[in-house]
Amino acid sequence: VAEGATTGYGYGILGDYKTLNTYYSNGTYYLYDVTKPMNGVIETRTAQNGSSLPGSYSVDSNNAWTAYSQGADVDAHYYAGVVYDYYKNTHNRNSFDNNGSTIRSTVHYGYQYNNAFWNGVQMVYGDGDGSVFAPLSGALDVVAHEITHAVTDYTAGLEYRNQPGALNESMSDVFGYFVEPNDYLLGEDVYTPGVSGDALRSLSNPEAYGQPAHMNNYVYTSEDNGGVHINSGIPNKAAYLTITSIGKAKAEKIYYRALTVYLTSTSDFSDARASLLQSAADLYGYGSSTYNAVVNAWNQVGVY
Ligand SMILES: Cc1cc(C(=O)NCC(F)(F)F)no1
Ligand SMILES: [Ca+2]
Ligand SMILES: [Zn+2]
Repeated sequence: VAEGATTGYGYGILGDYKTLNTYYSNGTYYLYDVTKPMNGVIETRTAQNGSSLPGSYSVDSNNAWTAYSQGADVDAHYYAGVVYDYYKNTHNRNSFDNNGSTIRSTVHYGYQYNNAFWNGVQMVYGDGDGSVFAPLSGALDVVAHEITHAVTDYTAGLEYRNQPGALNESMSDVFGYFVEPNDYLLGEDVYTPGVSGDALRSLSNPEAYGQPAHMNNYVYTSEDNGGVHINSGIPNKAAYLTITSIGKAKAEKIYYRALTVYLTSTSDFSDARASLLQSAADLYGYGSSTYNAVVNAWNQVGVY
């Protein structure tokens, strides 16, 4: 009859076994994780292929979340926990607002919806059409990308258009790497399930997916809020060059400090260079090898 925190298990969309922090109440198990510090809650819901949010809690009768249709729910819930832990353990940030706000995800949004987004309040994931995308919560870097949009909104507040918007997108891709550092690709686990080796974007080789990697090739367009998903290739390349020269541990400290201390809603690429240099100076010293590596990275992408 007890009510409270339980541990379940299930399979993600790729058939991978994972344990889950769930909640039991009155004969039903919920994807509701109460294990995080300072009452930070993680909850996962389903839109049941409709488009009304937040939808109803994902529930199960026996805490074994093993149905194919539950894979997206399992992954959204588990990966949100991984991203929570990353920000808390690496940057001592308690949820996206640093105040323990509930991380709410809704899966099975829309019909064969090939995207995922942060709507200002929560994460939303489509199931994909099975050709372009598998269910999008099945990629840890995608989940980290979306939750980082929330972090950005509560910190720098980068406007979602033109250069600030491309920086906003880049921060989400870069922290997607920091959370899932096994490759420089984004979305590879859910992008084109029938094709191996490809991805939505690449930090190391933005051009491979039609993105510029140098300011000379900045795309001036009115599409996609001024090409925010295209022009992110330029700061993404600078991040890749920085990471490969100073290492992940230093890079993530510099990026987190720039995002939370120096960047503002209208920061452009040049402001990003300055913010990262200031952060490198603060943490590792003006003129240090770390500082100079950041100078070189942004020089190589033509941003001064
Ligand atoms: C073009 C285009 C790219 C994206 C994108 O990045 N979506 C977030 C992700 F998590 F699904 F990747 N949306 O429109
Ligand atoms: Ca990846
Ligand atoms: Zn994004």
